[in-house]
Amino acid sequence: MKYAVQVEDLRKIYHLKGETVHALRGVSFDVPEGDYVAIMGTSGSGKSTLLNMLGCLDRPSQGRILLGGYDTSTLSDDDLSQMRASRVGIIFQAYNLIQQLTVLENIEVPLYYRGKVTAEDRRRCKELALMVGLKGRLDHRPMQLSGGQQQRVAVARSLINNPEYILADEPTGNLDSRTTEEILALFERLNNEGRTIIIVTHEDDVSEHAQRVMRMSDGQIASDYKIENRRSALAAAAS
Ligand SMILES: Nc1ncnc2c1ncn2[C@@H]1O[C@H](COP(=O)(O)OP(=O)(O)OP(=O)(O)O)[C@@H](O)[C@H]1O
Repeated sequence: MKYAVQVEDLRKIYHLKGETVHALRGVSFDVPEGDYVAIMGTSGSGKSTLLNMLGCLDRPSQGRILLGGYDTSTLSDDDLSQMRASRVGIIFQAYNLIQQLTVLENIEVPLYYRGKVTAEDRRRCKELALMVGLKGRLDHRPMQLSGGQQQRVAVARSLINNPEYILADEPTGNLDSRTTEEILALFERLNNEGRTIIIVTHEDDVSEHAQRVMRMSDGQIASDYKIENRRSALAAAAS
């Protein structure tokens, strides 16, 4: 089996004003290519900390993360940034678009880390924009778009480098229920096409679209199950 992500005994300790916080206390799991994982858990359980590590935005105190088989723990800061730009597609709750840039230019941004943007890159940006349903909006700026449309731009941007996996941090947290459904349908389509998706969410409705739910508690993984198993367990409990 090929893995998009392998996490081995991940630990993160924060030192704050003489206090030591064990935010991750030995987290291990694998994400096979094509999986769709929802990470849930109470506030303070370590979800954002884990997300930052998976997105190569921060380093663990101990343990390691392999992306597509590459060990990220041995990389320099520059190489880690390069890894983030080329192998991870990140989507945030707040979209994080650049207001001065058009839809197409925002989708292009991750390519700047790689150097020159080619005509073929531009063609792909347009193709992705159309794929996520932004026809007729390519030259608009973020403030001229609805929240759902802005999140579509962020989804297209996350795909431009053909990443190992898509990491989404509460991607529907700012959206109404109809737009949430639209964005989740987009994720489902990407997953059906073979993309690996890891999504952090507080919402049961959102996690139910995933194939697998991992619950975090106090810096550890408290449970990790496939959705089908949970559905049959609930059905058995109800009968
Ligand atoms: N930079 C930091 N410095 C010190 N402590 C931190 C830092 N970041 C997080 N923590 C602590 O680490 C623990 C885990 O925090 P984290 O933000 O990962 O939780 P979370 O599950 O994402 O919570 P939420 O759902 O509220 O976003 C908490 O006790 C938090 O106070």
